[in-house]
Amino acid sequence: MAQFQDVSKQSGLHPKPPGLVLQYGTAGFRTNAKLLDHIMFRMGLLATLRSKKTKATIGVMVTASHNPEEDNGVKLVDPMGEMVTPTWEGYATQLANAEQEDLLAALKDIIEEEAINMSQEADVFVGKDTRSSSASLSKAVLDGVSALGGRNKDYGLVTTPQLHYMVCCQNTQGKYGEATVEGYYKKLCQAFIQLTKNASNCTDDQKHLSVDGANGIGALKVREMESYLKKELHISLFNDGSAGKLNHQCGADFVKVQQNPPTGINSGERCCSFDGDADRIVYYYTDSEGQFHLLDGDKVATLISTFLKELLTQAGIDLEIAVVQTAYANGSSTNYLEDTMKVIVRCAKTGVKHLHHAAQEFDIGVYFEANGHGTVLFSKAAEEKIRQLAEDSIADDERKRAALLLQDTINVINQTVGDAISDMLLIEAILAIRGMTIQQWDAIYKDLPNRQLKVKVLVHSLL
Ligand SMILES: CC(=O)N[C@H]1[C@@H](OP(=O)(O)O)O[C@H](CO)[C@@H](O)[C@@H]1O
Repeated sequence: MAQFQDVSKQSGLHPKPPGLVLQYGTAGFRTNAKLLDHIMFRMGLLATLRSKKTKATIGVMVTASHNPEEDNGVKLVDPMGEMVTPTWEGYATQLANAEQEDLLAALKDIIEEEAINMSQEADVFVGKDTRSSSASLSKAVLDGVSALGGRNKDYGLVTTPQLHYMVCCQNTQGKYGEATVEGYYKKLCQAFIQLTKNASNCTDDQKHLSVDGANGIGALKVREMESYLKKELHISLFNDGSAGKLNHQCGADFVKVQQNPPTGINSGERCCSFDGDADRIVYYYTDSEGQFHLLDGDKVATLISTFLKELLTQAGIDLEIAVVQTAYANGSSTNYLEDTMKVIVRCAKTGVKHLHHAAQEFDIGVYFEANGHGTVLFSKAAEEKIRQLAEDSIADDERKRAALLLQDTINVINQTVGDAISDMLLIEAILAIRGMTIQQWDAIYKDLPNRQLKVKVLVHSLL
């Protein structure tokens, strides 16, 4: 077949180093960028097959997230913007490790196994982070897509969550939003402005946030977004990529692991750090005695779930809300959520896909890993209930106001995957609405030395 001739020809331009074996890990392939050209080409092929199989647009993001600049990697995005399914992760590993002469056979195995109709059209969205290797590696993905006759849309430099968002918008025919970066900024920022409109006790000082962009794509995108915020949030951007190296002495992983502010940040009142592809966020501040305080994913989940629970009560809407954590969560956050907030808490395996699926089982699922990956999922039924009340002309003012705030919360959140930018906007809105300082947020519960962690990890590893 002509299609396979193209694959044979093109794959010769992206040869696999003989004997090299790589695994599709927690969030895709990841290693030194020099070893990834053939992987990218092959993931272009696989995404095209996945698109034919699902009859939907698939995403391919070239990034190694919080890893050093020299590394790179690839994440595959399924039709609703979620991570690709485990079966297809297996195919990704098979295809990645087939020796050059076995590539066509490996491809045909997948086609046969999944009964893929090769005459079906295919569409693949491609994005990349700011690494110097990302340009040629994303070109290799595009070569893979065209070798199997797929169409592509190259979004160029975008954050990982932005690419997930585009895929979801495309596959919901625009119902989730417009599949452009402008559409993304407009949707999120309009919801943020709506949310904070009535935050009367918010002073100008409280509107100020220092953002560490990890010298990566998140920094570029925050800059792009600023004009859409209409000065409702004043951002001082540090580590914007103009001087420092990606993820070096900065970014969410550095801050979390070192328990220190990143280089370059003037650790003002309220700071946050993104990681290299902007799908994680952590907050922090330094107190008057020079003591550093980290507010990680556990604290974020508590802030958001408390806010949502109160709004549900005010709105008089009966919806089940749960928080999904991993075994790395601080035990005191779990205790606070269960005992004080009376919120359901579930523990999932590390990796966004596991938390995401666990969160989908509830009307409202708030999921966060301690390292700062997370978002909120609303079921269709929950969204509908909230929408109905927000439009109900006989509801009293307080109930209606709560429903409207819930509706804006739905719009400010990127429900496809953890998103540093959208999480930041939601957190900033909650703090503004409550007139809450970062110190007050930090004091919601007190972190205890994480004595429960070892037990939880042990139990978890036995499951
Ligand atoms: C999308 C995804 O699954 N990301 C994973 C992955 O993070 P990255 O920021 O994508 O490198 O590795 C983390 C550590 O294992 C894990 O906590 C997280 O869930």
